[in-house]
Amino acid sequence: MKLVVENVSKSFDTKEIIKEASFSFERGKIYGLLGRNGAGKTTLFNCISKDQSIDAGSITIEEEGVSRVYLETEIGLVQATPVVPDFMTGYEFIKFFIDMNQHQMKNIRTPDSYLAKVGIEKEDRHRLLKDYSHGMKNKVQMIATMMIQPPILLLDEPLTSFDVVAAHQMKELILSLKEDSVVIFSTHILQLAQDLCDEIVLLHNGKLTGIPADQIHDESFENEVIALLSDEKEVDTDDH
Ligand SMILES: Nc1ncnc2c1ncn2[C@@H]1O[C@H](COP(=O)(O)OP(=O)(O)OP(=O)(O)O)[C@@H](O)[C@H]1O
Repeated sequence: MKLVVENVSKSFDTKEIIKEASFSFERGKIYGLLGRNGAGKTTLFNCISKDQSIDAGSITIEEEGVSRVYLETEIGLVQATPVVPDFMTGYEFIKFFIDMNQHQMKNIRTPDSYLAKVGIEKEDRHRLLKDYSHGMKNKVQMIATMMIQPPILLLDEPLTSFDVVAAHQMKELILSLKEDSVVIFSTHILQLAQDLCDEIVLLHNGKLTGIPADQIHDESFENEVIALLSDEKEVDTDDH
């Protein structure tokens, strides 16, 4: 199974953010999406999740050579800023999420078991989400998305708010899901991308470009990425 982005363009007003970008993301691999601030990573995720429409091109799932449109429920998007209902407790939210999505879940477990998996302590599980820390809200959002095991999992800057132990647990969780899913996460942390990814994809000047897997662990990798993402047009011309 592949997620195929083909000649996708997306503008806001007159500003073209994504310009005829194409890339095929395969199941069983974790992709790290790197790009400069404002490059369009979140926009691309919103287009894949159908939260935003695309102006041109297509995004499809390809199975055994046959392309098809997909449902929004096939995409799990974990946003960089957690979006959880303030008026529910962590326990109530996870229970609600299970009730809503049980038809597409395998091996359903108890809310306590899911919350324990991301390190939400027993004494916190029945507190309102509005009183959770940013990292705790992120954990709840992450497990709510992951427990459905969507075939396409999009993680927008995950792990940045997690403590070292939680980040380690989340990495393990992401790795455990890759066999059955296409996993794409955006990050500015090169080390994280190198640790976790099978492939790195750059979003630069509106285009998607893959960096071959065998180059990710080269000593020169960081300098290569910096060079690729640096815009030579930005050379200071004040002297003229
Ligand atoms: N709803 C919107 N309306 C207008 N412009 C938008 C909208 N959403 C995003 N943009 C613009 O699109 C560009 C890409 O934004 P986006 O958030 O996708 O970048 P990003 O690569 O995720 O950035 P960062 O790494 O800083 O989080 C930016 O110039 C942003 O201002």
